[in-house]
Amino acid sequence: MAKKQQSDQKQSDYVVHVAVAVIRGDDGRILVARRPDDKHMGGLWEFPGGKVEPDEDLKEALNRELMEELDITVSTFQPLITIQHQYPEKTVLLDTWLVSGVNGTPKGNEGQEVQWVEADGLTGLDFPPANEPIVNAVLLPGQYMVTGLFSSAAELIEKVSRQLENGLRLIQFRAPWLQEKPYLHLARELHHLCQPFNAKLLLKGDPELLQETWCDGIHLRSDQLSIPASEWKRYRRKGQWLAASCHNEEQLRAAEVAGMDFVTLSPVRPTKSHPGRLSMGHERATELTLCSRVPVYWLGGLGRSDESLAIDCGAQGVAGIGAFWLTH
Ligand SMILES: Nc1nc2c([nH]c(=O)n2[C@H]2C[C@H](O)[C@@H](COP(=O)(O)OP(=O)(O)OP(=O)(O)O)O2)c(=O)[nH]1
Ligand SMILES: [Mg+2]
Repeated sequence: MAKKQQSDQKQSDYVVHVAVAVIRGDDGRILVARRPDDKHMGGLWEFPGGKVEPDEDLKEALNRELMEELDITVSTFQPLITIQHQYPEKTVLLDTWLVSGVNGTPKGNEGQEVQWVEADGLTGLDFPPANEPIVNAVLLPGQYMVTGLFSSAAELIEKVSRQLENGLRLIQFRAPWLQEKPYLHLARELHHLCQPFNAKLLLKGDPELLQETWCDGIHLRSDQLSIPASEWKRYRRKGQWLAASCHNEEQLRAAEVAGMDFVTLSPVRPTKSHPGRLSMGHERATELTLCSRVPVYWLGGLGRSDESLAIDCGAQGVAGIGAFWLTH
């Protein structure tokens, strides 16, 4: 008995390294396959991939798996997110890459159903439990703007409009100097601006704001992560984003426990807005990001041009106030 318990323990401690491909076709749709019934998580949808063999690098593993399972190869690779997930029977490390440049026409070599879906359609499919952050990472853009100082509603609207035209699709409306009523009034105007661009506007404040029917989501301060998720999750409607600000490992874990969809991690570099505050630097930010089970935006002293650096280090992209707010 003791021996069996020990070997069960060993099995769940052992981490299976899995190469996973979010395959984007030329038309922007994503390829998903149904896992064969007799496999772990059988019958559920998956992003194709499989176990990495010893001495294989990730790209080799992905192309071998994609050839075996679907008769295709891919030529462009971008890291998306790395998720370690403990199932009762095993622990997997889903090393997930956004890939494109598909050679060949995908077909289910193992008899599995395959289909191309719009990114928005991914939320309606049944995936294994480990996949939720992968779907969020596919849906989230590479840049997240936090609004900065403004001296009039006209200035706020002009700046947000300009950034929407520049391609921004995720915005946090931050104005801690305003009372709730004028804040919500302006937020509604911004939400109106965002809609034609299909951009999302996150509010800063109490979780009760999720009850506003037009609210796309909320961004919490790190000290709000201690509010038990059960107290406010009941307000949440499908499609609303939950995000939080994190500055260290403990807060990242708290954000996962609280069920956040994504976080910002700061300050990665020194910033003008917080002079003298110690920044964590790229190396520490990379370490923390790779251990996070939710998508992470790097924040603090970074600009739009740092997006690919952040992505290469495992992040979802960059968030910023100054770099987005002040540029034209
Ligand atoms: N490929 C893939 N595996 C996933 C996803 N989500 C998820 O939890 N997993 C789990 C299920 C499996 O336990 C493991 C991947 O194993 P696999 O069955 O794809 O491995 P493989 O292709 O090498 O297959 P095999 O040789 O073991 O038959 O990761 C996903 O989206 N894609
Ligand atoms: Mg597989």
